[in-house]
Amino acid sequence: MNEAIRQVTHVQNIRYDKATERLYIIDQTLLPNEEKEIELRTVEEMIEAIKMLRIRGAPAIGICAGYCMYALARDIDAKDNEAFYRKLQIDGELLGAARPTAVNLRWAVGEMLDAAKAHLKDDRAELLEALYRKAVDIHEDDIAKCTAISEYGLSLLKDGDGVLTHCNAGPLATSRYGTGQGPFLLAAERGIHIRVFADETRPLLQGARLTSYELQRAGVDVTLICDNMASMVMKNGWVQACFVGCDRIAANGDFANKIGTSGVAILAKHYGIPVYTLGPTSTIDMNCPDGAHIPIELRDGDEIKNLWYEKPMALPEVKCFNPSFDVTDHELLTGIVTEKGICYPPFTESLAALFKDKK
Ligand SMILES: CSC[C@H]1O[C@H](OP(=O)(O)O)[C@H](O)[C@@H]1O
Repeated sequence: MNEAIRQVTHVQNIRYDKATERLYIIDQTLLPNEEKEIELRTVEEMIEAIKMLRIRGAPAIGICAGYCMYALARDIDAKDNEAFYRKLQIDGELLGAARPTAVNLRWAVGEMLDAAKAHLKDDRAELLEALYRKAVDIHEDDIAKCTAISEYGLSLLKDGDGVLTHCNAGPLATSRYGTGQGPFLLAAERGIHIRVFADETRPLLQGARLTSYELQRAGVDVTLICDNMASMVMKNGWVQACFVGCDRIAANGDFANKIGTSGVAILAKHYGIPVYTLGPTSTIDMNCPDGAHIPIELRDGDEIKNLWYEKPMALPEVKCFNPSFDVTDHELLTGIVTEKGICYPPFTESLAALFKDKK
């Protein structure tokens, strides 16, 4: 494999060093200007890193949460495993509340607590080893899922296609290859030419700072556009599909993704362009009946007014509305690409079929 592509697809966005028992992440708020690892030691540092998007992207947040729960468990001083479990639950509640929309965060915390509960009769060392194995399983499982998602996504494209994407759903947001952008990296590995139009994605610019950074380094033909240029790109006939990630998929196929995604889907519907969301089944919340029930994170207005300006705008008093996500109605969606295959409407049935064997 081309080394430049490998450095992108196999990025170490989250790294648990078992020899030193230390957890590291790449601080994504510094990208693309600086690629710097930071260590996460305390629950406060972990929550801050998730809240401030130093680690971000639904699957990556879930993977990080797995290692965080293991690292926190190692620091728990408890007279017996029942007391240990109660303390780990408290840490899990704090961590799980760091960001409300991406279901992967609470899913991973729950998986780790279930693993702890299953080993309460073991001695502490065995319990901790089981937790470490579970964190590694979550990570390795995501690598396998994203690889499969990227294969299914690539099956929808042909050489020379143009695709518009929004926000960042590449390796930095996941584990390997990614979801929304995974097919583009797989295509690059195989010499398939896909032309990608990446929305810069205001206000935190995940598309400009991360997607164009990843794709350009991998040699993918990527064009960075402002969010308000998507309509013209579609009208010009430059894209044959839209691929986006997801943070939570409801049981009827409505899904939450970065703010602006629903606008992309509405534009695509107008121009007759198919829209796919790509994500692992851990992002599907079958307990959430529709998009109206997905909690949407509201963020600080300074991210709009001041974050990327040479100097803060002289608008200290102006009100801001800064939802981090919006919900795309399932009627606007062509398909949902998961590691188990591509789901098509009616999504209530096709999504339920993914879980029919779940005990
Ligand atoms: C592969 S999930 C990526 C998903 O997460 C992003 O949100 P954020 O950057 O706030 O974590 C965005 O919604 C992406 O589509």
